[in-house]
Amino acid sequence: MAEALFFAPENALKLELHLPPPLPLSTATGAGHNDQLSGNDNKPTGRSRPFVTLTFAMSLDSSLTIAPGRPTELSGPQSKSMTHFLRSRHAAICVGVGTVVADDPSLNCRLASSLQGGGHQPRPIVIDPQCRWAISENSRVLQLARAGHGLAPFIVTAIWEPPADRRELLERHGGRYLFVEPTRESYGMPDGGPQFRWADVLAEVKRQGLDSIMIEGGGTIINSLLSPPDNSLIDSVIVTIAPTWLGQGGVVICPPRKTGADGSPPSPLRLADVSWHPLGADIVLCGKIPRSQ
Ligand SMILES: NC(=O)C1=CN([C@@H]2O[C@H](COP(=O)(O)OP(=O)(O)OC[C@H]3O[C@@H](n4cnc5c(N)ncnc54)[C@H](O)[C@@H]3O)[C@@H](O)[C@H]2O)C=CC1
Ligand SMILES: Nc1nc(O)c(N)c(N[C@@H]2O[C@H](COP(=O)(O)O)[C@@H](O)[C@H]2O)n1
Repeated sequence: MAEALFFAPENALKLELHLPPPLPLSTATGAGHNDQLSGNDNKPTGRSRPFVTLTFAMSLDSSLTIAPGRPTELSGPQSKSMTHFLRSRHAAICVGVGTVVADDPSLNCRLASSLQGGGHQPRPIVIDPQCRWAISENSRVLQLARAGHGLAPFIVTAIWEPPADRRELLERHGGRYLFVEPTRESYGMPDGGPQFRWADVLAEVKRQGLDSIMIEGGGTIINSLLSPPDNSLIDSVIVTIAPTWLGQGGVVICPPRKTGADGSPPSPLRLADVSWHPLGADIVLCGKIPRSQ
């Protein structure tokens, strides 16, 4: 039996100022359907990229997971439901190839209303420049797509001709590969592979008709998006902080520093419009990246 989650409408309302405008089909909680009532002022602006929410769960020592390839439950039941509420409010959900290879995630919305067919499912977007993900019939996202409980992924790649069998499999489930040109002035992916500018990835997502995206991880994705100048593309940051230390050796959020030409330290990146929301044993931090940074 599929997991069915519930997120309290009063908690949903607290997040509204940090969310993209409600999706036409969103029926997750009933909250947020009326912009005037909800106070959601994040109107679509006709720009060439979607509304971008950076969201993840981390420990007190900034780890996403205890070790690479070892999925770690950080969110408690209420903050997990919050993540699924966010999934109900975004057109797309993005992770890197490291995450799909490590976790074989579902990337669907498991709020009760979505599973009953009345709600929204986000489109998974997987950043996989070198077609590392050997997606198969057994990949969880495709099993869920076949069951009508999720959508097949769009895979963003720098390979002009991805493997034909994987492409056929994806397309049969409603997914596809999206080609994005990598940058030539690479400022260094940890795996030495090609690097995308986030502006290019987001422009392609928008071309696919997707007006909002929540970027969940993992560590390389988040650190890359938080690096200047790409961090100016983030509209909203929603971080679950769990009351635990995972210790050294985890997958850590710590974006690279860009020092000035004279070696001077950069001014720290600090969130604005900050609010904190206790959810069970966790706390959820919401904020925005000031446009000048
Ligand atoms: N606690 C949480 O909220 C979350 C935890 N995770 C955890 O994170 C771990 C995976 O993290 P990572 O190993 O860092 O993998 P990742 O999921 O960040 O994927 C890394 C890969 O994505 C690609 N990539 C990232 N940025 C790119 C860019 N700008 N241009 C081109 N390609 C780019 C590269 O191929 C890179 O090797 C998993 O263990 C997973 O469980 C993942 C998501 C959320
Ligand atoms: N919000 C959040 N809290 C945690 O405790 C987590 N471990 C994660 N992990 C992310 O969620 C993906 C799993 O999603 P499904 O439940 O399989 O849909 C995992 O791959 C990470 O991206 N997130």
